Parts: sequence; structure tokens; C-alpha cells
Amino acid sequence: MFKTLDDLDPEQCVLVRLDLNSPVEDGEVQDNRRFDRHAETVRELAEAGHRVVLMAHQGRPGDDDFVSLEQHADILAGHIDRDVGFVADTYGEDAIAAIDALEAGEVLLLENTRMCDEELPEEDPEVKADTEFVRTLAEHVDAYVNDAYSAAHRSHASLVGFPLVLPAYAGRVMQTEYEANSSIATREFDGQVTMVVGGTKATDVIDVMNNLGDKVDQFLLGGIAGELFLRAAGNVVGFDLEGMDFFDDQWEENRETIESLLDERGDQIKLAVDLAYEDETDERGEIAVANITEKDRAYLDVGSMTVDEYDPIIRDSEAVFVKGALGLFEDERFAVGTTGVLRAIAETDCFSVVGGGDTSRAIEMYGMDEGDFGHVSIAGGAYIRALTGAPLAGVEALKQD
Ligand SMILES: Nc1ncnc2c1ncn2[C@@H]1O[C@H](COP(=O)(O)OP(=O)(O)O)[C@@H](O)[C@H]1O
Ligand SMILES: O=C(OP(=O)(O)O)[C@H](O)COP(=O)(O)O
Repeated sequence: MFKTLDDLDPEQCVLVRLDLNSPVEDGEVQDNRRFDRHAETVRELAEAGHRVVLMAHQGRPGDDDFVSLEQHADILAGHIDRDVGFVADTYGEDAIAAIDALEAGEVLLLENTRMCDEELPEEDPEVKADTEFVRTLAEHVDAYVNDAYSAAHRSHASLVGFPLVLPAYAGRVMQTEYEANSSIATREFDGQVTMVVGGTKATDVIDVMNNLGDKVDQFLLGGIAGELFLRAAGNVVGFDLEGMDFFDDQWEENRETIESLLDERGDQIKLAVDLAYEDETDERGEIAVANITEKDRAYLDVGSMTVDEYDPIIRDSEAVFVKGALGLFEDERFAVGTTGVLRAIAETDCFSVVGGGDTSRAIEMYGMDEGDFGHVSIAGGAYIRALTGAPLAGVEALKQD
């Protein structure tokens, strides 16, 4: 297991990796729950009198959201109620001068780690530990903290290199995310374990079913992925209509796997019994799956009868895990499925974990209280890997002595 902030010596200069990767709209970085969550770790370190050097990434080179972290420093400052200095340098002279000038309790954010050539190529931790980036920064700090659970599936220098050359600790976000997201693989539950799976990617659902089929009693399906399973069950849904490219490619690639999963695990898999669409007057319309006879419209949510079927299953569960939305919840007309299952979870005292960047956004959007859920993950790719029991490079590197 890894060490945590409880094991950190006093008065250290600590290099902390956060994941502040955020949506960027018209060049403006959008505040989001990643800032709020990481603020806890940063505040704790600063209040304890450590000198706090923060590293994070934003976007990927070539993409529109690949921007400087200058705005991130201001947003974070608002969440920790203290100044966050910013230096437009990753490990050059300016960065080193700013680190060496830090006083106890001060916080400094370095420039986007992905502006450093040695950060990105996925390589072994030993290779990353031997980069100039890692070697240079390591000489100017005493310890390394990784709080970037949501980026921990990447074998990048700032995530896997430093733990090999510095005393390394997990931050509070890393600790909480790791415990909650690994629980489906590591914990024993006495009662029923239910998993709500939707979203756009069939492979996510397939991976989850293949890896957790023996741990999960019921899979409740929805979203694009759910429609592909309905298609495999012989229904006239899950086809691309004009201008769509959600279904047919995924169908070609995953048809056999989906069919055999339905065959082998049919008793555990619940499919939507009705679906919702946009009718001629732009209102929400619903139709029973059994009554769909033509490929003539796109379905954007599961229907109300489906929610009525899923609701009692959730309420009877001891643990519920959510991956992926059951519909296009960003449009209020098609949020019934996603909010329906989330409300059922919130109203019961089952152990619950909600993950996937998009899905967890629904909690905020529809005014639900995060405190009514066991854990709401800020991770997407790392969450799905953790659920399926795959190791995360950044977590494994932290576990080394
Ligand atoms: N029937 C549907 N049609 C169009 N989009 C859908 C449908 N069902 C779900 N979605 C979309 O899927 C997205 C979530 O997909 P996914 O990538 O699995 O989620 P996450 O980010 O939670 O991991 C949501 O933003 C939602 O709008
Ligand atoms: O936002 C992230 O992942 P996510 O989109 O899976 O939540 C992480 O910061 C990882 O970013 P990357 O997918 O560009 O390596």
C-alpha cells in the first residue's frame, strides 16, 4: 500500500501532482469539481507549513484545450483562500528560482507539464525517472505527492517518474478515489450488488461485464451501449440514422461479444423496456421497445417504465456502482433515466460510487447533493480501469518503497 500525507515529515518542500485538466471554452478555463477536490490536499499541506509546488497538465499538444495553467492558478486560489503563485516554466531556471524562493505555507503552480517534451510519451517508470525534467525538479524538493488519481492510468513523467527518486505519498484525492473505486473488486458485500451502465462506449460496458460478472448481481443498462444490447436481443434499435455514427461501427466490432454476453449472462442483464425520443412537437415521446417495428428515429433516453423497473432493484441493493449515463441528460427532456437512477441511489443508504466525468456532472446539474452518494469520482478513464481491476501506472509507482 502507499504512504499518505499522515506519513509526511514536517516542513518539507513538496512537489504535488494534481489533475486540473478542465473544459476550456473560447480560451477560458472552466472551474469544475477537480479544483474543489484538490483544494483539500493543497490546503492541508499549506496549513501544515510545507512549501507546496504544484504540477498539473491541461489538454494535449495540438488540441484547442492545450493551454497555459495561468488561469488554473487563479481558480485554485479561489478554492483554497490563499495565493497561488504561477511560473510559466516547467523545470527551467525560472521554475527553479521560484521553487527555491518559496516560504513555509506558500503555494506555487508550475506550467503545464505537457509543455515539457519528456512528459508525454508513455514509457516505463525507470525511463521517466531518468529524464532531465524529473532529475532537475527532484533536486529542489524533499518529497513527492501524487493526488492526480484521474490521470494515474498514464505512464507520464510527472506521474510515474518522481516516485522512484523521491519519498512518495498519496494525496487526499488519490487516497479517497483509490479506496472507493477499487471497492467493487476488493470488498465483499453481503447483499445485492448492482451496476448501472450506460454512456456511449460499448467496450466500457463489455469490459465491466467481463471483469465483474461474478461480483455484480444485476447490470442495469441504458445509453448508446444499452441500445446495442437491445439490438443484439433482436430489437429494431441501435442503428445509425442519417448523419449519426454512434452505433454501426461499434456493432461491427462488438456484435459477437455482446451476443455471447447476453447468452451467458442474460439473467444478470436488465435492458430498457421503453425508450424516449423527440416527437414532432419537440416534446419527449416514449415508446415500449416491444412496439418498435421500424428504424425511423433516434432514441435519446430510457423510458419511464424502465426507470420504474430499475428503481426497486436499486433500492434493494447493498451496493450500487454507476458508469455512464442512461440518456442524453444534458438535455432536460432526456434526463429522466439518468436522474431517475441517481435519485433512487441518493434516497437509499446503500454504498454507492458514481463515476465518469460526464455522468457525475448530472448530479450537479440536477441539484442533487453529492453527500447522498458514497463517492462521486472525478475520474473517467482511470475510473473504468479501476472498476475492471486493471492496475493504474501512477498508483503502482506510488506503492513502491
Ligand atoms: N441515447 C443517447 N444518445 C445520445 N447520447 C447519449 C445517449 N445516452 C447517453 N448519452 C451520452 O453519453 C454521455 C456519457 O457517456 P460516457 O462517455 O460513458 O460517460 P462518462 O463520461 O460518464 O464516462 C453523456 O454525456 C450522454 O449525453
Ligand atoms: O481528464 C482526464 O481523463 P478523463 O477524460 O478520462 O477524465 C485526465 O486528465 C487524463 O487526461 P488525458 O486523457 O489527456 O491523458
